[in-house]
Amino acid sequence: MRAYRWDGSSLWLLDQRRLPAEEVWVRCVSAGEVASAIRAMIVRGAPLIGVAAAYGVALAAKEAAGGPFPDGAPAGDRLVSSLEQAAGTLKAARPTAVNLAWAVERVMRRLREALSQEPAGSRGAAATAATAVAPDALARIAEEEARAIASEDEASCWAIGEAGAPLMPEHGGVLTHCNTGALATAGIGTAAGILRRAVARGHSLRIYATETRPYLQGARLTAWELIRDGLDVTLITDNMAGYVMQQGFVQAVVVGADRIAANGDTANKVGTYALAVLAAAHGIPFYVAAPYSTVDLSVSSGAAIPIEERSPEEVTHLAGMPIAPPQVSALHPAFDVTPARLITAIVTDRGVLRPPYESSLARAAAVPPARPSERRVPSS
Ligand SMILES: CSC[C@H]1O[C@H](OP(=O)(O)O)[C@H](O)[C@@H]1O
Repeated sequence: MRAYRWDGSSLWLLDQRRLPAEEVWVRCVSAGEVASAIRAMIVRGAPLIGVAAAYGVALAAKEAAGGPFPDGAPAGDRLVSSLEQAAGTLKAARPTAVNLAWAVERVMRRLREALSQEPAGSRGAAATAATAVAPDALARIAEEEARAIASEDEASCWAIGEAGAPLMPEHGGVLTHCNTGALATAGIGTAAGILRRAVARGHSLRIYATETRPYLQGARLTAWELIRDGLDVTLITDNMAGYVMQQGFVQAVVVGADRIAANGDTANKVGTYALAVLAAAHGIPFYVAAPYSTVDLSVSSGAAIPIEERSPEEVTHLAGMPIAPPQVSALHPAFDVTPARLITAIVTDRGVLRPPYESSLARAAAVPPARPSERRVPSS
């Protein structure tokens, strides 16, 4: 299954707000439309919003290459500024998942190289260089890089799945939060990829999916995509997590990540921190699964990770219907931070990393990423 499609001139996104009831595809033909789709969570999931934003840059390059410049400014100058502006709009769409900015900057680096451009400060040189670049060359470069990012993420999911599967119980319950599967990545998923590969390798798992209020990624997305693959999924409300652990139903917890700080503190969907505290209280291993592109060594600890605040209406309303009095105020941090001390291991495409994370994360930076040739046909 894929939640995105690139047809050479448009990015099609499966509208995840409509799942599981309807499979509706939304067409994006500009960077602005991709940014709006990311902000509205039509597309979501740290790795997948990075892929979408990368194609958003490709759309901006296509638009700039073919775009008339009505104000008569030199084409090169307008081209450079329109690309930088599109990149800024995409990066601003959501603040927490580092994959978004990482992917946009990776494509922009390729374009700046092509334009032999210094950062925006020396636009004059870039403008000159820009006029020397064939109009559609930039779009081709951007599209090639976006495709590479998607392909590497697919391979990364497979590598994470293979590395994490042995950590799962041979027979037992595993709890997961939010959605970390094919609807959040370009492959089989991160935490969900571990679940898929473990089951494919013969583990008998009962998966406890938390509904994940308020956006309900667990109920609407994880249950939907894993049941389609024949996995044994039990949906629980978020406040049942303590119960299933206390009853001994859960032998491991595995979740995704949106940004991992240099010391291993991890931002993930709100509610993850509570699950980590509960797992520690019950002596249950707590695993984080993420591609290395989710690691942000420039952030020393979780305290510095920006936490997205979303509309309170996503808390006070369900499917557009009010579930609270209009006068009530509501808090909606979309993520929280789990301290490294509560994380048993971080499963990445560069191996299973264990504490002390400062050194294991830094060492992994030198490990080459999973290569697309290493991926196999998903088991499902
Ligand atoms: C493959 S990990 C995806 C990660 O992103 C989700 O956040 P959102 O649904 O708001 O994009 C959640 O934190 C997942 O763990």
